[in-house]
Amino acid sequence: MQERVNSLKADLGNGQASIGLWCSLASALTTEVVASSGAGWLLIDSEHSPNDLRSIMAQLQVLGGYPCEGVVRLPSDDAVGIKQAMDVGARSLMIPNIRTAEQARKVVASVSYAPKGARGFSVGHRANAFGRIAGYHGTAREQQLLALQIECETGVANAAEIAAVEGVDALFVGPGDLSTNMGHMGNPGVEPVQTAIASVRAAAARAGKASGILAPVKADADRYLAGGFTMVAVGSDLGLLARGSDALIASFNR
Ligand SMILES: O=C(O)C(=O)C[C@H](O)[C@@H](O)CO
Repeated sequence: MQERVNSLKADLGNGQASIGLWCSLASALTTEVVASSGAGWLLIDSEHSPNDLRSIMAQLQVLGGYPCEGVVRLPSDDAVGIKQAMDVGARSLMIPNIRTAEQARKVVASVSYAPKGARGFSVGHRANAFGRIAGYHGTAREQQLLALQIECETGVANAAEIAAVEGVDALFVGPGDLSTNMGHMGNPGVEPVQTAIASVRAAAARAGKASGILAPVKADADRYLAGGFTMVAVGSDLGLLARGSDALIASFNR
């Protein structure tokens, strides 16, 4: 048995943009609802959403039948959490709040088996189809995608060094945290934050890496895509449901 090709990693590696959606509802059903939307990837969030290992696994299980990659965001760079998520099948990971190249190297080590890293070894788990993927432990990194989030001025300043770390595939800007940490809470559209965002993308590009961002406003997403970002999330299940239901009810309340 061979591991399925990571189409998101292939697209980003070829410089091809991939549009994603943020899945925050911690539900295999709602994730499956949006799996056929045409999105190239779905972010399964466990930083700001009530996802746990079982709900992450359930969402990865449903995505196994759809042509979009599940990207799991861990709540931190904790190696134990990374190990557990990977063993249930998370092979595309997003790690928040990366600030230094040293931190990035530790994350790469967490997703790599010895001798390059320190990922805990297990013979059979969901990630290797319960022991059915031949040579999984030696080839797993080929289908893994590692997107590190840049969300503060320290991370921006170190973006070039972070991007240059072997094993990092993408720098992903967290516009909410970045703007907040820059003193412009929740307002990434202001000039200093936009300059910082552009510098992260440029640093990633110089290192031959992809760059991504969450941009739920279409005009912003279009601008980021035109500017060279290729891993762009353009909305969320939570936002679509909340704003859509609000608007629908409001349309009858004259
Ligand atoms: O800082 C950000 O913005 C992100 O990383 C995305 C948010 O965490 C996401 O949950 C949307 O609010």
